[in-house]
This record gives sequence, C-alpha cells and structure tokens, in this order.
Amino acid sequence: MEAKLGRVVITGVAGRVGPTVRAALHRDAEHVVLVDRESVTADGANETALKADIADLGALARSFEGAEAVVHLAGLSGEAPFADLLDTNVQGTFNVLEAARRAGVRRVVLASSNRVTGNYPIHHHVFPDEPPRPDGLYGVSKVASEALGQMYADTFGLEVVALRLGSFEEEPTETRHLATWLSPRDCAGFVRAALTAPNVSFVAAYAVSANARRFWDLAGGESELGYRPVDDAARFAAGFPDDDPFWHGGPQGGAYAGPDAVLPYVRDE
Ligand SMILES: NC(=O)c1ccc[n+]([C@@H]2O[C@H](COP(=O)([O-])OP(=O)(O)OC[C@H]3O[C@@H](n4cnc5c(N)ncnc54)[C@H](O)[C@@H]3O)[C@@H](O)[C@H]2O)c1
Ligand SMILES: O=C(O)[C@H]1O[C@@H](O)[C@H](O)[C@@H](O)[C@@H]1O
Repeated sequence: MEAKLGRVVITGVAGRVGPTVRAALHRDAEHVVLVDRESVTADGANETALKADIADLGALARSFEGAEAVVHLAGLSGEAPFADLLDTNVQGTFNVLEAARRAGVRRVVLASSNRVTGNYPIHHHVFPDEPPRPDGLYGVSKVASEALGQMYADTFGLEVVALRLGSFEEEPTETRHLATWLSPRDCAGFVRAALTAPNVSFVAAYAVSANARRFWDLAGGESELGYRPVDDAARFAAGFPDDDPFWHGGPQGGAYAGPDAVLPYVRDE
C-alpha cells in the first residue's frame, strides 16, 4: 500500500507529459497545484490552477507554499537557440529549486532527458553515473539542470530526483522508439516512485519502459527508486523494419544528434 502524498505542485502541466502525471497524482496526492504559463482549469476540490512563468521566482515560491514536493516539467522540450534554453531550462530550473528551498519543499523531481547522454553510440549500454555526452544544446541545458539539482541536494539538503525521460508516446511511432519508448503507464510509475522513494539525496535515473532493445540501465533506478517498468516496445516491433539504418550504428539520439540538428540553432545566435 503506497503512502498518500500531501500537496504536490506540477510545473508545465499543460504540455504532453503533464496530463499523465496529473492523472497519477489525482489519485495519489491530497492536493495538486497545477502551474503553467498557459491557462489550465482545475478539476474538482483537490486541484488548484495557477498561471505562472518559471522566470518569476516570487510567483513560484508563492505557488509552492505548503507543498511537500514539486514535479518540474516546464521548459523547452527540444532543440532551440541556446539563449532560450539557458533562460527557460537552466535559469528556470534554478528558480524552481530556489523557490522550493525558500518554501520548505522537501523533494523536487526534475524532468531531465535521455538526451544528456544521446551522443553515446547505440551499442553502448549507459549507466546513469557515466559522464554526460549531450546530443545537442537542449541536452546541455538538461545536464546543467541536473547539476543544479545535485548542488541543491548537497548544499541545502533538498531531495532531488532527475528522471531522464525516454520518448514519451502513447505507442512507438518510429524505429528508435523500440529502444527509447516511455509508456504513459511507466511514466506515471517512475514519477510516483521518484516522489515516494525513501532515503533520497540526489538520484539520476533513466525513465524508460522495459524495452528489450533499450540503451539505458534500469538497475540503478530500480534499486534507488524501487520502480521496475512493465511495458516493452518489442510488442510493436513488427511495425518497423529490422534492417532500419538506425540499428547499423550512430548516436542514441538518432536524428536529434549531429551537426545538422544543432547548427540551425548555433547560427541563430
Ligand atoms: N516528451 C518527452 O518525450 C520528453 C522526454 C524527455 C524529457 N522531457 C522533458 O519533460 C518535460 C515535459 O515534456 P513535454 O513533452 O510535456 O513538454 P511540452 O513542450 O509538451 O510542455 C512543456 C510545458 O511547459 C510549459 N512552459 C514552457 N515554458 C514555460 C515557462 N517559462 N513558464 C511556465 N511554463 C512553461 C509549456 O506551456 C508547456 O505546457 C520537459 O522538461 C521536457 O524537456 C520530455
Ligand atoms: O529522446 C526523445 O525521443 C525525446 O527526448 C526528449 O527530451 C524530448 O523532449 C522529446 O521531444 C523527444 O522525443
């Protein structure tokens, strides 16, 4: 029987991942505070909706009052000009952690990304404590946000879990997803575990389904967070060609990695 959570804040709840986390917490938390810069409507007495930008530290600190945990999803979720990534993903994550510290929040779950290690080749099985090899500027911003989380844990005793999400999709839609898919059910399971696992200081763990072809180690996440994913993209393998060039080699980030993916944003600067 899992412990019921108290008041939990979700930032970036209006995006793709947000509704799955919201639905999980609707059941598991006493009260859920929905934060986004877009308008969100609260559903029932155990939700509060607050429109706020993560650039606004004061607004964040007010929205975190009385919360025991924050699930931080808000941010730019793909490659973008570096200045924008610094503002939203790095400064924004700093604001969330600092607002959490000021408001006395116990735990923060950061939505990091598999793309912090997206430049490891597909035949390399990556453990969460290996050096980062980000596949682009977005991945760099997530490395920095994980580092902020580690610093807030070490320096201020905030409990921080950085979940390196795989490819969150209802179902795999491309070959790479046979390795990287994160099903909604497993996403909810990882977030619930990240919120409730005991003895956490700082944990970085891959949040990926139990895909037979996955690139990332699950044992660390299982021992530190206590969640073993249940879905496997292999169920959908018949829909994708076995001889797809993706499996011949190259970076785990696939089309997200390499100069063609990054150069447009470098040139924007
Ligand atoms: N979807 C995936 O497969 C995936 C994989 C790895 C990591 N992630 C990470 O998980 C998080 C959620 O991903 P998603 O796919 O739902 O992203 P998304 O782009 O669909 O949603 C992001 C949300 O953040 C909000 N937001 C953006 N900037 C904001 C700001 N300055 N202030 C307040 N709100 C702001 C947006 O309004 C939006 O609702 C992101 O941090 C992303 O980097 C997602
Ligand atoms: O690796 C992936 O597939 C995913 O990585 C995440 O960080 C991105 O937010 C998402 O858009 C990608 O689809």
